[in-house]
Amino acid sequence: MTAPAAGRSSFVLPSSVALIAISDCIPPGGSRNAVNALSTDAIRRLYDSVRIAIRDASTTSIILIGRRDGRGDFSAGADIREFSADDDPAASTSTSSSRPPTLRDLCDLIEMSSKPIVSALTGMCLGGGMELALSSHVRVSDSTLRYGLPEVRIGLIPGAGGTQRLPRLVGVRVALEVVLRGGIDWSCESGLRSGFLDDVVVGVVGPSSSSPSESESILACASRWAEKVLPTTTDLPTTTTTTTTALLDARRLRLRSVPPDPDGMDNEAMCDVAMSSLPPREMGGESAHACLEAIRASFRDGTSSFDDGMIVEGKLFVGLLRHSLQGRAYRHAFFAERRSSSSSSSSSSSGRGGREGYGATTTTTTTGGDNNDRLRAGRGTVGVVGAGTMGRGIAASFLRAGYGPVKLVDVNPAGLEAGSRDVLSILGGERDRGKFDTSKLERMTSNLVPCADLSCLADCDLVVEAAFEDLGVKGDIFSKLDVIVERGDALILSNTSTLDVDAIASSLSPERRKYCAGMHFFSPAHVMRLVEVVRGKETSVETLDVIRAMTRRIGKVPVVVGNCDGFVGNRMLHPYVTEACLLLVDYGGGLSGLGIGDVDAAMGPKCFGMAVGPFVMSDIAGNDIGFNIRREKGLLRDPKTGIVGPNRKQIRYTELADEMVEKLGRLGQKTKKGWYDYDPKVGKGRKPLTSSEMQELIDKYSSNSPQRGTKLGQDEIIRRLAFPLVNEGFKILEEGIASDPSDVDIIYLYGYGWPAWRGGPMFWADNYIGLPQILNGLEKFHRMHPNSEYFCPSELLRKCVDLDVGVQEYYKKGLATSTKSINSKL
Ligand SMILES: C/C=C/C(=O)SCCNC(=O)CCNC(=O)[C@H](O)C(C)(C)COP(=O)(O)OP(=O)(O)OC[C@H]1O[C@@H](n2cnc3c(N)ncnc32)[C@H](O)[C@@H]1OP(=O)(O)O
Repeated sequence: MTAPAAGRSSFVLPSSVALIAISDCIPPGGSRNAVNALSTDAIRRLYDSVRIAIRDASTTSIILIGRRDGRGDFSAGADIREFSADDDPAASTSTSSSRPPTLRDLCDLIEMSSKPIVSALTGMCLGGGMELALSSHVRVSDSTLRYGLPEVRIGLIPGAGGTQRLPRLVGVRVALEVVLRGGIDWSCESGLRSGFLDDVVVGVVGPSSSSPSESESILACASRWAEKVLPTTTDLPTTTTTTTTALLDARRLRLRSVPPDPDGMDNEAMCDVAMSSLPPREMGGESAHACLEAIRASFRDGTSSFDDGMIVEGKLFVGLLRHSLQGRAYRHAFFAERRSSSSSSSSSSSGRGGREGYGATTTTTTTGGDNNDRLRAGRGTVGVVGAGTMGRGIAASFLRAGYGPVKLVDVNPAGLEAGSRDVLSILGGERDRGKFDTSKLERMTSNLVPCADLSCLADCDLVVEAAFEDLGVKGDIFSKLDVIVERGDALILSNTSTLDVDAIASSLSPERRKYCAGMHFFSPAHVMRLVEVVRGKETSVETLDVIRAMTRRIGKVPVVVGNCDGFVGNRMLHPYVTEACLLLVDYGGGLSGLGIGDVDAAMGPKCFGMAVGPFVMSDIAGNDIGFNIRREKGLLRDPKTGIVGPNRKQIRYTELADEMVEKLGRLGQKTKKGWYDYDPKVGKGRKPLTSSEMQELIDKYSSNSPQRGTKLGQDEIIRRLAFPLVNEGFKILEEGIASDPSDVDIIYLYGYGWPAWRGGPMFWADNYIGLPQILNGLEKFHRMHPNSEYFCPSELLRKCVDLDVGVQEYYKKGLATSTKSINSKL
């Protein structure tokens, strides 16, 4: 088999070398083709191609490559879509001849091939893709390579020999890091250092290159290595089957034993150290613990054979695939994220911005072309109005993605100066942490343009307003932008977290409103990955698509939501924090009563698994935010007249949090006191400390409660807080504010610290608790507290229970008929 010339040079592959491109084996259709995801069908085709090449008498060696032209991805691993509960495509130990070959079979075929097989690695080489490479006799790459074993992140372990071959090749220390971290950021430099790679072309020169300045195509390099492993008969006239086998045996990792650590640490002790930093099994750590167990099996007692280790790996893989709910949750999150980001029209593209990441696009040519195309491609002049905390993070996010110039506007000179300084310090810190190099930082720095006046935004392609959260202020800014911004098709977006996007858009002239939407970032905006894209009633589909694409470009996850009070995330949070406060009033007080710390402990990282409990979260965000929202909603008591707000009647309410803010000035971490006290000398001023003042306040408010002084179990606290949050999620779906339960999950996973292994609130309700239990719980709470509307079960929840389907399934089956869907026009 002869391959045509390929790669970046005019190199011609010798006719005795068989070139097998993984992309040729991928069945047509679907965007996952671009990453060469290995479905059962693809594995079968690849297996057949390798077997034919091995049997072909005219072939002396084989090169395995991602694409024939030497570009693109090698492979992102097994096709995750096939990992339903009943499949075990990688780890099957059955020897039935009727079953299709598995990834393990393919790896065995490659490793035991009688002809040398060289993997030529470019782009992504992940999971099963990396396991194919580990089975090959030689691995070469170019500088585009990103390799890794990310299975732990989707609740699995490498199941095609990765946990057995990698430690044999690079030692336990490196193997633990690659497998347990599951990073996909390992580059060719680290590959050469660790011994994973034999050679690297272009830019980085491997140990074998004859001339350090020479750069060759990946194919030429692979071909050179193919000849080197097994010298031809002309080079070595006495070559026999025995010497051939011996030469290949030296490169078959199954025949090696795991090497001792170069720093002299005992391999077992190294695993013990690694284990101490894993999350507990029951708190999202099932797959990490299984990874560790499999790696231990590669060397245990120094006597383990490769086959023994493979049995351990296989059992662990299948066990996780079949029984781990955490794993299903992780995989649900993987696909939910991609679903929420995907474009609604086939003509547009999300640009795979997640991959391109920091500073990917630097061209700033703005002549001609459509504004939307330019913004999608990561180019264009961006205006950010307001140099406060949010504006700074937003400006940094656009700069680091290559947009520019980015004009940061603030009418307050001191605020503008501090804001600009902060943006540069955010980016400088990222450069220091190795996220990009100094030349990129310099380009970003020169692209930041501080402005004292809105008039500088005339030539903007996009403006994101991040001013004070007040409809009057925003309306004023938007009507000025309407006059100032010259492009009629410029996007004009608001970072509002609570206000009515349609009311804001009404300050623009009618023909501009289709270019207006909400772009709700989460604080700190340069860190948090979630963006709620709020669709106003006049926002066009095209505008939503461009915002989605831009959001991915800046490395974030967009979720399109409808326009309502609090949108999705904050609306669901309202019952959660309200109930947390009411629990203190009902059950707190006295020495033994429920305390602030008890509620946070139940919801926090060591129990339910939220990043922080509700009271710490509120102290971080600022308790004045909730206070102002309650004021807007007409819930506060008038301090002068003592008359309670008009909307308070008929609802279960406590003034505990109002008094804490208004009378005690406990605004949270920023005032060093909130639900907790904060001491600048303890934990950098961020460690929550019990407050006697708050204890007194709870004593006062709980004095009339019949349950005063009672402790509540952690499970009960979780039910009381999380069930109404889920219920609100159902109401949001019912109203068409979110178009799919997985969108709600993504918002909570990326914006509110919901534990990934619980898959988001809707996945949790469906799979961890069960909808009948959620309904029963809500009905019970509603009977106890008829004035708490958020306990009243949603109609959609009742419908799912009646039909005996989960909410995810209800949507998958197309049973959702909401006519109000935000996506009804998409
Ligand atoms: C025994 C062996 C076990 C295994 O091998 S388990 C699998 C191990 N591999 C992984 O976990 C890798 C998962 N994939 C990723 O992390 C990312 O993706 C990439 C880094 C490869 C690419 O990221 P980006 O450039 O941002 O693109 P994108 O939107 O994430 O992916 C493009 C399309 O490719 C699909 N896809 C990616 N990897 C897989 C896969 N392994 N199986 C099935 N589909 C995959 C996505 O879903 C999406 O598709 P859509 O455009 O339709 O949403």
